Amino acid sequence: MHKAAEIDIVSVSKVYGSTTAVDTISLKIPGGTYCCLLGPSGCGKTSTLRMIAGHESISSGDVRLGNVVVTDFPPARRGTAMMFQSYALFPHLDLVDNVAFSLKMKGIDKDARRAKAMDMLRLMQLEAYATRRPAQLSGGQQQRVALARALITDPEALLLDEPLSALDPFLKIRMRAELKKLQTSLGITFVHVTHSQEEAMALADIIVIMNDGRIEQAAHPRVVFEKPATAFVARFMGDHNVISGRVTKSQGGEMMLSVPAGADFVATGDNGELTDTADIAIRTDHVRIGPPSEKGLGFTGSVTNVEYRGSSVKLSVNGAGIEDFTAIITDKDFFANPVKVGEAIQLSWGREDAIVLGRLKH
Ligand SMILES: Nc1ncnc2c1ncn2[C@@H]1O[C@H](COP(=O)(O)OP(=O)(O)OP(=O)(O)O)[C@@H](O)[C@H]1O
Repeated sequence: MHKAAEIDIVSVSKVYGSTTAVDTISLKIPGGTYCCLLGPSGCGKTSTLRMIAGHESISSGDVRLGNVVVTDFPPARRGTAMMFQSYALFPHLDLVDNVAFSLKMKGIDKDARRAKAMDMLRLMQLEAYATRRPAQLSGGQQQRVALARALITDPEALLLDEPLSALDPFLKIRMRAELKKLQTSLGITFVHVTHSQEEAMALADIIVIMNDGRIEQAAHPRVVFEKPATAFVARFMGDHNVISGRVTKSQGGEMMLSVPAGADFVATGDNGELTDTADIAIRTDHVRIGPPSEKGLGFTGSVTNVEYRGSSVKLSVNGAGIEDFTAIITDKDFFANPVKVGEAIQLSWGREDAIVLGRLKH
């Protein structure tokens, strides 16, 4: 049975020359969690993963695994294993020797390491291919060999750097489900770096959204989607309208957001500290056509684009001070009352659907 290590990242930074790739991040990943590090290219995901693995030195701060500070440990002493994007399989070795490789490095005798390698190949349903070389396998099979090879040391945490990026879209979705199943059955901590919002949403217990070397939000996917902490998160996850404006409080204590040249919006939320300017997020699928209900919110604008998507229709609308506002309307609602480009329409949403977004302090 594998142990699952809690990973504790404490004020960790990574500096390469004049570039700060990771800027004082702190994060606790409970043992047995599937954690996805998500963010745009260059935001520091891979550097963070490599510092957990010990493949990259830590410029400042500490990494703890379980209760052990591993900051200065070499990779093999950390209880972690890493699966690389390219799989890094040895082309001239068969699958058994590929999988057994790290046990050979540890000086474990041939029979014992081959027996363990066969166990791992069985776990990955690859025992029938044991004598093949990597080039004689499909992409999905190669990925399973790389997983077997990473898991043979019984790691407490598996670190995966874009593990699905080499696969075609169909296989990607299948292997994604297999990764999740594997993590659940092993019960160990997985940390998985990805560019893909969809992949992170599908897999993670915790999504960590990074931007410019910092963590914008770390939470369950549903929390990230329903309560994005910052404008960056709302925009990056997509499916949200983000509106900037000036904040005031009404006499009743409600927060009002005035957009330039536009109407006042009322917003709810408790993210961060409010300054005199703020952003609010409104989910595109929570917007409907029609006037606001008594307690609802909305504006009048002009339709600039209509896009049919099968089960839904995407409308783009410009209003006073608001550009390119998106509403996703079900096909049924849309075709009951179709609208055309150029038409003036009212859009509305519930008061609870306007989320005030926080800002990271710099
Ligand atoms: N060895 C290095 N030397 C100098 N700068 C580096 C090095 N490795 C990474 N960087 C820089 O650090 C920043 C973060 O890189 P990192 O690879 O961690 O980002 P990432 O989020 O994983 O990006 P990607 O998704 O493109 O792999 C980038 O600006 C990158 O150019």
